[in-house]
Amino acid sequence: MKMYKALTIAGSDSGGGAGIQADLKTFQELGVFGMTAITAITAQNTLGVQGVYPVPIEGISEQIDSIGADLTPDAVKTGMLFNSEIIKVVSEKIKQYSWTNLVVDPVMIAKGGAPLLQEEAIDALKHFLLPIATVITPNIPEAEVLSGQKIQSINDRKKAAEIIFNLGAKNVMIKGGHSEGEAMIDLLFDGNEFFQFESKRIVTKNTHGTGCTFSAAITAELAKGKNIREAIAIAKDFIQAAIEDDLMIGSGHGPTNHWAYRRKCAQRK
Ligand SMILES: Nc1ncnc2c1ncn2[C@@H]1O[C@H](COP(=O)(O)OP(=O)(O)O)[C@@H](O)[C@H]1O
Ligand SMILES: Cc1ncc(COP(=O)(O)O)c(N)n1
Repeated sequence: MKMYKALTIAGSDSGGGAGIQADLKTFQELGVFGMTAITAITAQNTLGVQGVYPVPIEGISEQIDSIGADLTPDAVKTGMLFNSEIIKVVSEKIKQYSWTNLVVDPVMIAKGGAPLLQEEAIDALKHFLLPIATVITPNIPEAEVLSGQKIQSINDRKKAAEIIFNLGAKNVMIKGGHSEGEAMIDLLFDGNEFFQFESKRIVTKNTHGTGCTFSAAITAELAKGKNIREAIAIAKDFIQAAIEDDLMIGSGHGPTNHWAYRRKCAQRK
């Protein structure tokens, strides 16, 4: 049996809802073998982030080298990268191993407001990581930072997507979680056309790790050989199920339910 492999280079969330933990659960549910290079350890739960401990730079490059020496991934995603030094080493290593299918989730701020990327790192993100990204998946505030544009309407999102595309990412997916209205629209720009992925907005406070889960699902599907539009369509279906069928864990912003998609697929049969 051919086993596809995906690597996540991201931060650890002790609460299990976001970061590396969300990525691995998503890879597993989508039938892809998950591997990790941890960039930072966070002490975190559904109430917020209590501490951030970046992994020493040698420890990050060595984790990536261990994978590069033995286990070539079919797709790679980046999540929390915390500072410019980490961004530089991660992009150098991805280039060194010529890994393709790179999903960049430009994680900047946790739902509770804690910074997961230092401000000094924004330039490094634009300069080193965007040019090698197959797709970048900012939420609206992240797209505002990357494009320098205020985003209110879908047209504003389109303009921001064009600006971010011109920074070098092959595809730009601006997510709609931070917008308003009944429809939840995620917007993709591939350099030629815009595509909208639409679902019904679910009213819930349990959205911890939605961005991580969504980008991990895109990564898993790219690893299996899907094209970007197919991968996003499945990821959207996956995250919708995971938010809809929530778990009610913790007393703050609870995690999504990574098992829900499996159940949704079984019910469709
Ligand atoms: N309340 C919601 N109902 C349905 N889908 C949602 C909801 N909130 C977020 N999503 C979906 O979750 C994914 C992550 O979006 P978003 O919350 O914007 O990212 P982030 O976690 O990076 O802030 C997107 O596909 C978005 O459409
Ligand atoms: C370690 C880590 N990485 C990323 C996020 C962002 O989570 P979200 O997917 O809710 O934006 C997080 N809270 N913690």
